Amino acid sequence: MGKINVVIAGPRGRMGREAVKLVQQTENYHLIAVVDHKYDGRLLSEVEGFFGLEIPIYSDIAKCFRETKADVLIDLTTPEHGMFHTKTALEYGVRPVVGTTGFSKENLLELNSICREKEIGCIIAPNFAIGAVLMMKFAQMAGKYFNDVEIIELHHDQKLDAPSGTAVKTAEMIADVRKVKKQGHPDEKEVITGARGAEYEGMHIHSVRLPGLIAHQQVMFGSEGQTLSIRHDSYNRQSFMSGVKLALDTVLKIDTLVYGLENILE
Ligand SMILES: NC(=O)C1=CN([C@@H]2O[C@H](COP(=O)(O)OP(=O)(O)OC[C@H]3O[C@@H](n4cnc5c(N)ncnc54)[C@H](OP(=O)(O)O)[C@@H]3O)[C@@H](O)[C@H]2O)C=CC1
Ligand SMILES: O=C(O)C1=N[C@H](C(=O)O)C[C@H](O)C1
Repeated sequence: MGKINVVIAGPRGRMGREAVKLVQQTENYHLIAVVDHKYDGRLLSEVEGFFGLEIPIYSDIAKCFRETKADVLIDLTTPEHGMFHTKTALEYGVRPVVGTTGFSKENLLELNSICREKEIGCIIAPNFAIGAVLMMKFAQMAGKYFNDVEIIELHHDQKLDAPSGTAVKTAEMIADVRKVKKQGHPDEKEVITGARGAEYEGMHIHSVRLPGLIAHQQVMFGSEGQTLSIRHDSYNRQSFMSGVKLALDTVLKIDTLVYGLENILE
C-alpha cells in the first residue's frame, strides 16, 4: 500500500502535538496539511515546537480538502468545531478519526447516516487509551450484575466538556446491560445543587477538574456488603497514541461509522 495522506485538525493542542509526532514517526503515513483557526496560509514550521515541518496550515477545512489529496482527517479540536470538520471531511470523501469529545446523540446519528449513505468509514473514539477501553468493557461486564453504579471522572482543569466523553460512553455501555434503576434514597434531596452529579438512566456521573491531573476514571459498583471499583489512569498523552494508530489503520478498511474503540479492538 502507498503512503496514506493525513490531515490533522488542532495540531497545536495537547493531543494534536502528540498526533503530529505519531504521524511523522509512522512509516506509512504522510502529514500533508493541518487545520488550525490561527496561522492560516503559514507553515507549521513557523509555529513554536514544530521546527523543520514545512506543512501548510489551513483555517478553511474545505479549502484544505480541495487543494490536497487527503485520505484521513484526525480531529482533536473542540466539540464546537469537531462536528463541522467531521461532516466536511465526509463530504469530500476523507475518512475521519475523531478524538474530540462532546458530540451529542443527534450528532452521532447524523454522522452515522452520512457514512451509510456514502459508504465511507469514520471512527469516533471518546478514549484512545487501550486501558481506558478495557476499563469501559470491564465496567459493562460488571453492570450486568450490579445495578448501582457511580462514575467518577477526573481531568485537568483545561477540559471544556463535562462529563467527559469517556464517562458518557461508559454510562451508555453499562445502560445497555443494566436493569434500569433510580439510585439512592427515593426521598434524597440535594442540599447544594449538583451534589449528586449528573444523572444518566438513574446512574450518577461526577466530574472532578484539577490542575495536575491528566485523564482518570473510576467506576464504582455497590451491592449488599460489597463494592467493586474499576479504575484507569492516563499519566501522559502518549497513552492515547497506540489507539490513534489502530483507528488510522482501521478507518481505511471500513465503510460505516464506528463509535468507540472497543468495537475494533481484537
Ligand atoms: N479520544 C481521546 O482519547 C482523547 C480525546 N481528547 C479530546 O480531544 C480534544 C482536544 O483535547 P486537547 O488536545 O486536550 O485540547 P487543546 O485545547 O489542547 O487543543 C485543542 C486545539 O484545537 C484548536 N482549535 C480550536 N478551534 C479550532 C478550529 N476551528 N480549527 C482548528 N483548530 C482549532 C485549539 O487552538 P486554540 O488553543 O488556539 O483555540 C487547540 O490548539 C478535546 O475534545 C478532548 O476532550 C483529549 C484527550 C484524549
Ligand atoms: O480532554 C481530555 O483530556 C480527555 N478527553 C477524553 C474524554 O472526554 O473522555 C478522553 C480522555 O479522558 C482525555
